[in-house]
Amino acid sequence: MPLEFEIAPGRMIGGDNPCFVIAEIGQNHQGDMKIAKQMIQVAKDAGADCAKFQKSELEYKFNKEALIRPYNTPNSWGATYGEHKRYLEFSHEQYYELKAYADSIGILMTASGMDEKAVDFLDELGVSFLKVASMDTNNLPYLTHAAKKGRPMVISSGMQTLETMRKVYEIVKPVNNKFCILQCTSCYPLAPENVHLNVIKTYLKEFPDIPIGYSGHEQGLAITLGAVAMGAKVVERHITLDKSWKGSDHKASLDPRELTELISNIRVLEKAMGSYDKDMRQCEVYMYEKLGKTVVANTDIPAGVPMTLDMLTVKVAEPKGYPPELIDELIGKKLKSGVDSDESILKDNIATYS
Ligand SMILES: CC(=O)N[C@H](C=O)[C@@H](O)[C@H](O)[C@H](O)COP(=O)(O)O
Ligand SMILES: C=C(OP(=O)(O)O)C(=O)O
Repeated sequence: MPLEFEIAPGRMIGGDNPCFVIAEIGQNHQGDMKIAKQMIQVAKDAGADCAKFQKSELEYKFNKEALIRPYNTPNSWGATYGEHKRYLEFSHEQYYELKAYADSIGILMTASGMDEKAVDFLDELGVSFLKVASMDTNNLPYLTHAAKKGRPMVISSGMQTLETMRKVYEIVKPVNNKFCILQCTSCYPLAPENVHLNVIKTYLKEFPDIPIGYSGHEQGLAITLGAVAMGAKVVERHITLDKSWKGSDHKASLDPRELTELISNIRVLEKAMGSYDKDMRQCEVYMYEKLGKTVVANTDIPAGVPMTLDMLTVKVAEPKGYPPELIDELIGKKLKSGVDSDESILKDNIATYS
């Protein structure tokens, strides 16, 4: 199976393709369409590949008791959790408007469909790929339902175990092979010791034929850049217009300047990843010529005398001569013509040098 696939028309992910960056607006729009559009623009301006929302059909995502439970926190937009979520939920018409806006400015837009009805709606809306949010990753009927839409899938893995992720892979793979898995820890904000970037290595080993990515809820840029250096091919971060705003996710979000910086640093990092082979690079030749060291005589060495290590030393020398990493091979060999102390040992002056 190929390690790459087309997540949106003309945009491949995985393999050597650039890391796909999802700017997660989530519910940081405060229920306000104007802010939501501004945030799509921020994602576009920063160079993100996609702006993302969270779509729920509340009666399908929550049971009645969950909707009427009191939600009395500084981040709540209603007395019950249902009222709070309803306040933050955009209607279908508003989603069409947001999608048209994203299309008009030239950025992909999608959402995590947080229940099967929401997935049906996103499919109708024509998003290019479906995001599976962490709390649906172990929702096996949902996974099959979403996979059957035939759209590429980005599946997050907060709150899950490796055993569950193996199951997810086995369920999705035969139905829809265009999917990737993101390492994620569902804490807001996420402390560094809870990130576990090494899970990316575990996933790369466990699931070698799909792209692996990272969905981060930490503060700052370093950890996400580390994830990219470890092989994350999709990265998702929350964004906000103001970290001090009311809402559960603002503090774990990037502001527009940070998002721009993250993406430009990802692009630098990608250039820097380079080859798996270690070799002297063309750009190092100048330095090698100037300061690369050479074997030189530590004493006068007459022709025909077998050399010992104490007759040799290593210096920056003119002319450049025998490479120091092969100094052991000179032991016991003879020179064709004698050299004075401090002179370079040249390869073609070694009697038995082949
Ligand atoms: C696990 C999950 O859904 N996580 C989402 C994505 O990261 C979050 O944005 C939540 O929707 C948000 O933290 C919920 O906050 P409240 O409960 O205040 O609406
Ligand atoms: C909860 C979400 O993301 P994650 O699981 O990656 O944190 C989401 O996409 O709505």
